[in-house]
Amino acid sequence: MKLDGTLIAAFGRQYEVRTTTGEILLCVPRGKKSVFACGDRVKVGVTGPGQGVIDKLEERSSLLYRSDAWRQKLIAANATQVVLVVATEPSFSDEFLSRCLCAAESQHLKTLIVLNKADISAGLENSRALLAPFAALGYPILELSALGDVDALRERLVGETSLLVGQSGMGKSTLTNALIPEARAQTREISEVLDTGKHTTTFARLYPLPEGGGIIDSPGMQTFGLAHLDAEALEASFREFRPYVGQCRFRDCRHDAEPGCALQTAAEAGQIDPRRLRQFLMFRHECEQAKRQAQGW
Ligand SMILES: Nc1nc2c(ncn2[C@@H]2O[C@H](COP(=O)(O)OP(=O)(O)OP(=O)(O)O)[C@@H](O)[C@H]2O)c(=O)[nH]1
Ligand SMILES: [Zn+2]
Repeated sequence: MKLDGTLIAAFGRQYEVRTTTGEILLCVPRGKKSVFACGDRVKVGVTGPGQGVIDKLEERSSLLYRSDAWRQKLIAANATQVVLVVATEPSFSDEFLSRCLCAAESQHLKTLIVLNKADISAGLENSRALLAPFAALGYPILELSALGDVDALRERLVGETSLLVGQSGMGKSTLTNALIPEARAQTREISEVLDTGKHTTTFARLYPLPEGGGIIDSPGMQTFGLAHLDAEALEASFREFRPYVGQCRFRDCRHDAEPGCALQTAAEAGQIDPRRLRQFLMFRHECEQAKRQAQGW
């Protein structure tokens, strides 16, 4: 018998699948290669009590992943929104934020930036200043405290499948726990099973929201490689570049030091943030380098 289900947790080569009949099955993929991500819709065959095998992967509406020259790491499938969690402390990287936004834009997903730990007022002004260029680009920003009232966030999640991403320690798990009471119990259970005593998120998990939709909590990351995006995709994922793309004097302009570059001109005139243009050039350099490394140059 084949059941339809959603992959709700991915740990190593094992997956938890919630079937449309409400059962939770611990599943392994059929065949050697596991290419599944949290959020995937699958067909499973039941092989024993609480156990199954994944037979088929349904088409994905979106796929978020990070990559370097050698590896791709799937983060989540079928998300409709990316919630980028930053905090007043520890300090966060605006470059990391740009990377996540590129990944989200390249999959045409909605985005929301959450500035967490707003109760720690010492870091507030600094964080707001770091976020100001993103606010100017039209990215919505929500200030809150995961230890306080999270209703404003809850409203933004209804009907969406939201992936929470962020650097380690920004408070993703605390937010998940605030939004989904059962999540707390699960975190505790897992850390008891793994006997780590720590509550650091080590794998992605999808939690359904009582109001409809769901959230995917993912392990905190320190890097977000975009090696899978080529120059054109990167260009398109910097939303403020779009009016200038194709306007440079040279068709094959690298937006670096060419005369008549529309992006450089816009940066000099303050129409786009020079910092974002530098980030673009850096990401593209990384992608090109990754490609060369992958080809063994
Ligand atoms: N003051 C304050 N502390 C918070 C808030 N949210 C989270 N914290 C604290 O920040 C620390 C990190 O929170 P976590 O939820 O574990 O962070 P995380 O992003 O899930 O971290 P990883 O699991 O490493 O990815 C914990 O000590 C939390 O109690 C907040 O709104 N205010
Ligand atoms: Zn140019």
